[in-house]
Amino acid sequence: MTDTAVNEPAASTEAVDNLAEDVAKVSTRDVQSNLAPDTEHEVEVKLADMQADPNSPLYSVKSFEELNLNETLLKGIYDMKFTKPSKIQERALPLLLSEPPKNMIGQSQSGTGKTAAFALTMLSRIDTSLQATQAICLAPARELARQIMDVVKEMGKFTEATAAYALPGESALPGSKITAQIIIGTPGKVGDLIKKGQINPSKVKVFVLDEADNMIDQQGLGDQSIRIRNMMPKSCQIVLFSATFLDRVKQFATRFAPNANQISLKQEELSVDGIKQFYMDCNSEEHKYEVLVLLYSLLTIGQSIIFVKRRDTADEIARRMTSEGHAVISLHGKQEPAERDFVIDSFRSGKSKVLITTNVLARGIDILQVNLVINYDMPLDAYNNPDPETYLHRIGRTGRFGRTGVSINFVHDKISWGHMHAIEQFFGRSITRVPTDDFEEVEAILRKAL
Ligand SMILES: Nc1ncnc2c1ncn2[C@@H]1O[C@H](COP(=O)(O)OP(=O)(O)OP(=O)(O)O)[C@@H](O)[C@H]1O
Repeated sequence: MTDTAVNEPAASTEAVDNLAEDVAKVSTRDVQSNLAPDTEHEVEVKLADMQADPNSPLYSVKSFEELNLNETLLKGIYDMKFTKPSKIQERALPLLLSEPPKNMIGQSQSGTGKTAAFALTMLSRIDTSLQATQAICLAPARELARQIMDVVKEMGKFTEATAAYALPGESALPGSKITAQIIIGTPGKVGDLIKKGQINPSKVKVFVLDEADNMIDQQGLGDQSIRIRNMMPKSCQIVLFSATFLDRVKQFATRFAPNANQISLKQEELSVDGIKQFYMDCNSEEHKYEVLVLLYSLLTIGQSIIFVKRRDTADEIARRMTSEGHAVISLHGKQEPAERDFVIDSFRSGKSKVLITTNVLARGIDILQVNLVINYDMPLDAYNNPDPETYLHRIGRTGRFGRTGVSINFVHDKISWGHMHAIEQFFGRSITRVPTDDFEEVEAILRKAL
């Protein structure tokens, strides 16, 4: 695979200064515990069991050979150590690749391999002898677009396909044309480059929206995505994927992608079994912070993501924890692109163990070592109502592809407890209380869950 137009931005050195090297030794008790993730071997054994269990979203009766993929792509898949397709891959790929092309609305739980399904569709449909844009993929955040690019490059590494980003801070020079066969970007930048004539959509055969419910929802990135969709050729195949499609959004999706093949989940199928859900009952906002620091002081956690509502809270917690000697970093939409890239790369490589972020990273980010997600603030929608979809996506940053993971919600008053309870009822899954004053018990509970 040729990646002519792909520039990896340089890391920001300022951000390096903010990284504390050592975890503080502020342990007040003797319970320094290790909740590091499973070994690769254990995961592989469990994965084989799950892929043979008809009730698992990873189950498949087919092999990749039976999915109508070309040889070079099969080589790429096996090189990534994928042995069998997941359920969504097995069901969606034959529909996505059939002739004549048909639109697709595909739903499958978090971490079950949707990216491979649409990446293989783009790589299969493009004509590598034609240097013109033939597939466009939109994602809601630059970190997700970069991750999708990595998958496309990995899967397509034995092909001649070309791919380029359309992201703020790293696209082609003003006025120059982007002719890569696959373009991956955020809606704002893709729309802008089409408008300026730098991307020519006239030969696009596949238009993919990852996290599609968020991308087409009027409360999300809807307007921009609709504008771009209207610039695509009429014959273009529209592919929408997400772990969640609210009824209201689903109706709109069927208009956005008319006559689509649809793969849907029932409400009770949305939760991932491997993710164990807990909550900690704190007394106040300040007590939440104290409990958070105790958690990280007393337990050694593999890698974790802490979700907060506001960007300034992310920075403030990162600043306070760093000053107390904890190695944490924060990422949010107010940061410059280069800093965001540096932070996510540092977390992805395992150099940083704790990432504090906002909903900007709630969806799609796939870092297998993450075994704990903390909802420091419960997820709320634009009207300050509990947001079950975002909750599901946030906790789905752990428990990827058959792995185990833990999520802990911090509640501190009647309102936040009510928000959590509403989410609990929405999914019909109980969220278990863990104490805030007995970390030996917390350790035992989390160890059992992992
Ligand atoms: N067939 C497979 N065999 C083994 N691993 C796989 C397979 N398909 C995907 N994976 C791995 O599973 C992980 C999750 O995949 P992916 O990120 O595509 O999930 P997703 O369904 O898009 O999740 P989300 O809803 O959170 O976006 C990735 O690390 C990916 O490499």
